[in-house]
Amino acid sequence: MSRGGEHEIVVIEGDGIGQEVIPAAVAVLQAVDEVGFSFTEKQAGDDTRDQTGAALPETTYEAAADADATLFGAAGETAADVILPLREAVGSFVNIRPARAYPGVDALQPETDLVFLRENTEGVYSGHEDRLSEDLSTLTRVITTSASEQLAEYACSYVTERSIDGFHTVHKANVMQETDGRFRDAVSRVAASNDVATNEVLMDAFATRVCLNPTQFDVVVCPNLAGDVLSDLAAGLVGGLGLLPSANIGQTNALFEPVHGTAPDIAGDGIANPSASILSAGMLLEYLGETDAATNVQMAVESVLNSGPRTPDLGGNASTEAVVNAVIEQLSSH
Ligand SMILES: NC(=O)c1ccc[n+]([C@@H]2O[C@H](COP(=O)([O-])OP(=O)(O)OC[C@H]3O[C@@H](n4cnc5c(N)ncnc54)[C@H](O)[C@@H]3O)[C@@H](O)[C@H]2O)c1
Ligand SMILES: CC(C)[C@H](C(=O)O)[C@@H](O)C(=O)O
Repeated sequence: MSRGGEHEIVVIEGDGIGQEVIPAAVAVLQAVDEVGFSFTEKQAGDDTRDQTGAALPETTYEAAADADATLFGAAGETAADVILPLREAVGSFVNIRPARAYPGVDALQPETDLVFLRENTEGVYSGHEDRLSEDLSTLTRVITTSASEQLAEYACSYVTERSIDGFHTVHKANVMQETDGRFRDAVSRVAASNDVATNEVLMDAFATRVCLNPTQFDVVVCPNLAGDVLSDLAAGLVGGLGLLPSANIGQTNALFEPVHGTAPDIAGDGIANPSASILSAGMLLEYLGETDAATNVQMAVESVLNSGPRTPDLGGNASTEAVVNAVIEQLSSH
């Protein structure tokens, strides 16, 4: 914490509904009376590229690297050029993606309560793509023991601190024997040395099993791309992408973002579901050690999801603004 006891938060709305849901999350943080913030707005994304020539200006990267925490919305076609470096800027090695069903919200699987711990630096995201000929393009998939162990150490602390009985490791080491084999072995070695129970599930089997019965899983540790795809799948089980927050945790810094993108089909209509972004702000509060405030924000969102108003993605007809006002009203009634 710095600047007169206030938490310094960098805010990057990005494109599309990022410009609607991030102001909503900031309004909720501002309504948390017991915690002081200073907000610094920074630019990134398609609009920024069109205006400045760079999707992620150096000043935005540096601000995220220096802030206590960053809140990010979404970027459009420049997403990979924005969010991947931003995750790197905060030194993030794990992306925490909770996928929960909420009372009052129609869900394919109303008992879902999962947390994905996604490796956040490598796999197919390392950027080694090459066009070798007119017919041939290649991608190098990078898996290191060190990144896999770092994720596993985090997973062990995560389940131990919460008294959770171990975790599942998702991989596809039957095919990617060298890379996912390395990941699987590193994770199980670290779990064993921490006395944490693990079960392995092949990625394809996990996809089926989680749809049929998500309650057989709790914490799910996975390589980067698997975590991306499977968390979106889990969003489908709980009622949609408007409900999934995430936290990119680094050694000294962190970045919080909804799992969803810019939602071009509804951008500008004022009806985006702000829950994922407000819940991301709740994870930011927890990360900053403001646990009471984090719980209050989480409870306020849950209460509004239960009683309404709800945005159209959840079957309602409320605006983003109406939902945010209801969340703030809930917060102030505590
Ligand atoms: N982290 C990021 O910046 C990020 C993540 C994913 C996608 N993207 C980008 O976003 C753009 C659109 O991608 P997409 O359409 O595949 O995914 P998307 O997440 O933007 O939208 C998928 C569907 O979910 C709905 N949806 C998503 N968030 C919602 C919300 N908060 N409230 C209500 N409905 C919501 C959308 O309306 C759409 O029907 C692409 O350019 C993609 O690259 C960026
Ligand atoms: C846009 C893309 C780089 C990003 C990812 O794959 O991590 C997105 O899908 C996400 O889930 O945040």
